[in-house]
Amino acid sequence: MDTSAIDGAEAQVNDPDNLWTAWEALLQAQVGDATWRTWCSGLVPVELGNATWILGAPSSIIRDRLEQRLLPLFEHAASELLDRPVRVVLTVQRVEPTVQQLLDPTPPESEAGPEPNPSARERGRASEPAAHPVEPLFLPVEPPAEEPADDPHRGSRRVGNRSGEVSGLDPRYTFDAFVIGSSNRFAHAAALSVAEKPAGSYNPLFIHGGAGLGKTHLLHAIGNYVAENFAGRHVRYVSTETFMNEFVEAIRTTGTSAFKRRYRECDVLLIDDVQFMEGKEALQEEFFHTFNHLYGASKQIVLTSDRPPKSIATLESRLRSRFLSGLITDVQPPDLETRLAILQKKAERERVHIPMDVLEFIATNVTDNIRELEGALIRVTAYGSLNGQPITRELAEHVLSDLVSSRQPRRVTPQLILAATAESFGFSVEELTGPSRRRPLVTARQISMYVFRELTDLSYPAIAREFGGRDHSTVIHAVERITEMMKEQRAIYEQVTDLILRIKSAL
Ligand SMILES: Nc1ncnc2c1ncn2[C@@H]1O[C@H](COP(=O)(O)OP(=O)(O)OP(=O)(O)O)[C@@H](O)[C@H]1O
Repeated sequence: MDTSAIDGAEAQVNDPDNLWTAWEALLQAQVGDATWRTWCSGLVPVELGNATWILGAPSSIIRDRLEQRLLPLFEHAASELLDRPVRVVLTVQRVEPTVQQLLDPTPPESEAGPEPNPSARERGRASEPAAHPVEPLFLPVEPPAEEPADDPHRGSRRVGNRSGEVSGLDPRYTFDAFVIGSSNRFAHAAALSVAEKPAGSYNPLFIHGGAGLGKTHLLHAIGNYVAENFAGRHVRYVSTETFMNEFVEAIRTTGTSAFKRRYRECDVLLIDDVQFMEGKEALQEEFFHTFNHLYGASKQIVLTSDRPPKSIATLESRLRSRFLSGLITDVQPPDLETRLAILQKKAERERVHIPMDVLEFIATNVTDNIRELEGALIRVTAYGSLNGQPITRELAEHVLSDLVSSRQPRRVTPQLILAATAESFGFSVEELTGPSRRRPLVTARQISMYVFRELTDLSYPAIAREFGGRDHSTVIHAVERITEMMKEQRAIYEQVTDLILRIKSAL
């Protein structure tokens, strides 16, 4: 391989910044400018370990494409530069804009996350022909086979430039990634129908059900489908808590007209956890007007809640009757077959082989929350990969002994998690929830956020509030980062599992 394009940076490639610069130059020379700009220009370095280098891709679509086509090249270049075998792991690094950024676009808060890379910003300008041109590795992105028949925006699709039109969506939560079973079949069908024909079938659509059963997933799936298939439509996902925070912030600062405009120009408004409106009159009043405006303009509204509208106490009757006017559907805990299918799908996506008896063991012992089901699978695969052990039923029994033995109802409180984290890591609760970004403290805080996600039903914004009112994108980033690190770093895996055991044994 010709490494002359690297300009002698090899000498210090073990420094992550130098490695990144040298690697970028090498890759760009190998794949050519067009492929680089289209597929690689959004990559950022996340973490360099001994045998692994984690890179962040801007979306799951790009990550999947890169994994399919370029990963060997990535690994070969990194191994060559570092002079040791290196596995490249691609994660999705997505940072949702904060309220402040919506009002004043400054760089996002990304606690201990990847720094924006200056050379990455410059990349778009590189225009020299590739030193070693190669055949294009990718076909152009194909538009979906068929535009929805009644799409008035047909033909006006603007691929790749949807900024300002789509907000808050998690690209991982799609209909493809959603496993259908008897517990959610009707909710799935209703959601798909709404996505295929926004404001044309059920409006509003109201999905309710217990924690971790896929309501948020379905909301995002609707949004992703509309964003993908109806160019130019304004799609906004927001939790009720964020909606309220933005409203309060608007009242406190610039006034509510920008806030109102932002919500009233939506074609599809997806609003999560509306039970949070309970008892909040001013919020209900504002939402009532937003709702009426959108509904009157034939815009689609989808709502979720942990209970049906009639059980949301102190919901103003006019708002309740709005919610009741469309279609109400629920999601139930999945049956064994669906739990198994969810685990299988998750394992396939992660490209790990898990024997059926292990999946059965997990599916039999985690019954009523799909988030916990996923958490159990992550712990088992992380343990196997760290110890280089095959994933067997014995291993799963060992790793999940806390799950199997603890049959008591969950009483894990935020205070308990924070106190246990503080004790485990030798920080105070004030430090954990405070503003400092010292590295060991940040890691402890991120582990704690991961454990909140696994052991409680709290939403991302609610977890963020426990940590001194941070933005919820900080929690999303922390959960993704710790999930990945558990697979790579024994110390992190052990810290997470010790903390979970410590919390459960305190119950
Ligand atoms: N049918 C399904 N197929 C695949 N994954 C699922 C399914 N249902 C839920 N999940 C996954 O389970 C996790 C929890 O789901 P989600 O966050 O949508 O639950 P929720 O009902 O909104 O819970 P909460 O009310 O606690 O926010 C997510 O990672 C989601 O992708």
